[in-house]
Amino acid sequence: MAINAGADALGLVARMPSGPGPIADELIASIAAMVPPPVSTFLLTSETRAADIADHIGATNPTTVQIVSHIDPAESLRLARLAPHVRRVQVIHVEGEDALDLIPRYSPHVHAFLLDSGRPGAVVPELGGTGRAHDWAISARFVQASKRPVFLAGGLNPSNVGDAIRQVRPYALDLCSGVRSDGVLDQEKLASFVEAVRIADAATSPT
Ligand SMILES: O=C(O)c1ccccc1N[C@@H]1O[C@H](COP(=O)(O)O)[C@@H](O)[C@H]1O
Repeated sequence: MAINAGADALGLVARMPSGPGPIADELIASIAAMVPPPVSTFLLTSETRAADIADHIGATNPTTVQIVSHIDPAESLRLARLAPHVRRVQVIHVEGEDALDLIPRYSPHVHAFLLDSGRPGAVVPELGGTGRAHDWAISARFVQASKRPVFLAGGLNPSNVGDAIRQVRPYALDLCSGVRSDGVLDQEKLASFVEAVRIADAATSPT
């Protein structure tokens, strides 16, 4: 459904401490194997050590790994050496201006950033899929400061995505809760979201 609606990538959520979307690694591997080549497959991993992330990649074979924890940048460097064939996207949970300090720590080792609204330090860590937006003013500053492409995520839905694009000007968008009903992907919400993105894109793209 997401590919038919025009998605460029599918997020495949592996085991997580919380959130609505985890599926088994075996299912992730079989989806990654059948997705047509123009569409990217993003493995969302909560692993934090390079060796464990590389094993997770090996078990599932995605085109891209989305690292949803703020891992030690030394592990980020190690992963770049262990898995140079896979695109690496580092998630930054925007809880305040400190998020900007993380740009130079990860930039040398990753292909892109993804800004989300988790609370990694919560008693039960939230690493995404929260349905909450964060402070887009900080995200806009992050986009301006980063030499790497920046995805925006966190509470995006058909009603707010136009404002998000206008304020933040991200490279791309990622979402989960905002296009689901009763936990399942909702075709109407998906179509409304894609249409809202198309309108905002047309209004903000240089002519
Ligand atoms: O969807 C999940 O269950 C999930 C769990 C843990 C980490 C990430 C998860 N999903 C990703 O979270 C963001 C934003 O989600 P939402 O739109 O705020 O619900 C998105 O990148 C999902 O792929």
